[in-house]
Amino acid sequence: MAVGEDVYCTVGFLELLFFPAELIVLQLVMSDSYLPGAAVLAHSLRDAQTKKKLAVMVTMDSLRATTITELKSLYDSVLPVERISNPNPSNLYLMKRSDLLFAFTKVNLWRLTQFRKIVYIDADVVALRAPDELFDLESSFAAAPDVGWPDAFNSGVMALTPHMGDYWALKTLASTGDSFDGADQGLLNQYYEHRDWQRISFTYNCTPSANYQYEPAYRYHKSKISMVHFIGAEKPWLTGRTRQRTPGAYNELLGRWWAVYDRHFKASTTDYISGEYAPASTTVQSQVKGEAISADHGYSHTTSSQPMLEHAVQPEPGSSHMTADQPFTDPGEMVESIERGVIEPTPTAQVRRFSAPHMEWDATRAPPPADAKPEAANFPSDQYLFNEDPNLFRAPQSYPEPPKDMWYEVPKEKPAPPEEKPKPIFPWEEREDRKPTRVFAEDMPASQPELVPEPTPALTSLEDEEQSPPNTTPMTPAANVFPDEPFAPMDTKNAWDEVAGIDEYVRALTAAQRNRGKVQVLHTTGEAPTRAPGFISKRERRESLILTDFPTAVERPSLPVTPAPLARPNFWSDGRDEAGQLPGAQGVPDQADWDPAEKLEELRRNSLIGPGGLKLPPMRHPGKRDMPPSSMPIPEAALAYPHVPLSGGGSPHGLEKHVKVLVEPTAVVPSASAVPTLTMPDFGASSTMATGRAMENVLSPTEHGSRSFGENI
Ligand SMILES: O=c1ccn([C@@H]2O[C@H](COP(=O)(O)OP(=O)(O)O[C@H]3O[C@H](CO)[C@@H](O)[C@H](O)[C@H]3O)[C@@H](O)[C@H]2O)c(=O)[nH]1
Ligand SMILES: [Mn+2]
Repeated sequence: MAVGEDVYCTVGFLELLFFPAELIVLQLVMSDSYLPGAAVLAHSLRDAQTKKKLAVMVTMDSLRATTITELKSLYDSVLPVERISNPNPSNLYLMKRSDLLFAFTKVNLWRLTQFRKIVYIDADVVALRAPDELFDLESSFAAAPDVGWPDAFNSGVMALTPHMGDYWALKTLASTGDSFDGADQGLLNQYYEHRDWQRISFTYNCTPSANYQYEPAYRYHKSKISMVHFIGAEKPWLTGRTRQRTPGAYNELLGRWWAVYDRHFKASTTDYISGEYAPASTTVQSQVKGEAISADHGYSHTTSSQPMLEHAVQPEPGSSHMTADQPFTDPGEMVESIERGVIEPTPTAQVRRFSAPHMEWDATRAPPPADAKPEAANFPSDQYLFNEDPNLFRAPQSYPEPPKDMWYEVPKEKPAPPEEKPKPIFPWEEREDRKPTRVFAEDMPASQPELVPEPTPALTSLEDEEQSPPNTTPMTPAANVFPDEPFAPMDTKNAWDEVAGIDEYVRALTAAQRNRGKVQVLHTTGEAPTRAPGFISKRERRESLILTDFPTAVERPSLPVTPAPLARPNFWSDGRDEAGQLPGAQGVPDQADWDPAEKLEELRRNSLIGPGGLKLPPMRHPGKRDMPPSSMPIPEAALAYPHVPLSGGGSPHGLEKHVKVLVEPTAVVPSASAVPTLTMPDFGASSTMATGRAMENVLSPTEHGSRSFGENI
């Protein structure tokens, strides 16, 4: 084929067919299954005496060697091309044509610049006359309207001038998968939508349709039809010969395809019976439903229940024909058909049946004969052609505009929902002028002293305690007395701490117990690992006075209680009203009436260590106790604490409890769970606040924990 020729071209998908000539008709074949279509098209053009050359584009890697050989015998030129797939084939499913995944391969037409003009024709087209005049079109692109969407063209028949600019543009578009039908027709229509293209008559690409207007229009125009195109998944050779009883455009046009097929590929009955029919190849027939021919030229298809009826008469071009492929259920009907000449009578001669080729040698018994054919003798041979284009590639002057609607819209950020106020927990949080806040230990400013972790307490006897270093339990550091923030750490001082002689009293008490030999002292061992701000060294500390003996109910002395604190300004209500004041507990004296010295004296008198030695005073109900009037000045630290009566209806359990510890005659260490946790009912200060530092050390470790919590709220 010479450079600058025109060509009819066809593409058999997975078998592509082309036709080259002075100009060229091209077809595309990409699959073996389209071979019958490509073969019928080539013959139909030749039968119609086209002056043009015929070429077929093929995708070599998807075709059998026999298919290529067949195409070579049918076409002037076989042009291998690369397969182009659609990276985004979802739209193909809209057409239910997933088999068209490689339809973009058609784009290769535009790079065949060795041809002046190409008329491309699908492999499922049959020509009724040769449309050579299409090569004279001025326009660089021409196509006929599509029957489904007439504003669009059908890409089954196109007259085009190859151009590398268009090729690269289409290739780029194809690589994005931008096609409304997922295949070449969508892609090409989108490309030519805003370009000049020439619309040619529907008679060049007549697609049978069931549209209501089709039949009358078909009758009117049928003499002018150049080419018939069997669009859709059902191709004539795939459905086989079906009995066409109802006349109509579709069946008439289908008959035209079968007429060409039969003319070139179907053996006549006479040939068949005489055995003279010896086609060069049966490749085409093997791809036609119901037409496969066995190696010894006997029809081997099994679709017919009456294989002898299968050799139909050669139908006239254009007439619908009937073959033995369609079983007759009624014998009368069959005879009638024979009489009318619709079918031929069943041959009575014995037909040769298929027999497998005999073995040349028995591989189980002997080595291969020395003169045997080489094993690869029948292997298919693939031919690859070099690009014959003598021109160097020159980049096109301009590329098409990139698609405009290819951005990703970042979803707009939703406005953040308004911050929700924490639910009020404490009554004062419901008040408008006080904003609810939560403060956690880790949020505390750096200046706030940290608690040193409590070392593990260990049990020793009091004797041991004397040799061992004093209690290392860290003391809660003193903090500002009542800062504005109600949950700031609290000072642990209280009234008893300030009373001169309290230490002496407690020590005496301990000594009394020691004499009895039954008191265990719980103290902590080991150094605290770090010295936090406010840490008090062992020497600065009081000795450990943690006792774990508890007195029995009989031994328990009744003691005076710590007084209720003075009303503290700036806590509940900034001193402006009295609403926030808790009522004083029953039996708890007012701070104003509190005389620590006197109380200590009373304590001495009532408890075990008096001049008279150990005595156990009878129990007295705290509520019935007389509260002595206070004459002594109140220690400042005591005023710092809101007095909160201990739970239990105002009974002075705190102090009583500590005394219990001191007088318990048996050494019993309460388990952590058995030790009550004394928690203030208001903002968490523990009972130890009301019992003084000396007494504080008498608390169990659990109680210490509770205190720590209260301070750290
Ligand atoms: O497996 C395949 C599939 C397709 N083809 C070739 O590609 C052409 C197009 O496929 P076809 O089955 O004929 O498609 P149509 O049913 O005709 O569908 C329409 O839609 C297709 C996709 O847009 C267009 O290619 C057609 O021109 C258009 O008529 C065929 O004719 C063949 O030449 C193969 O060789 N092997
Ligand atoms: Mn087609």
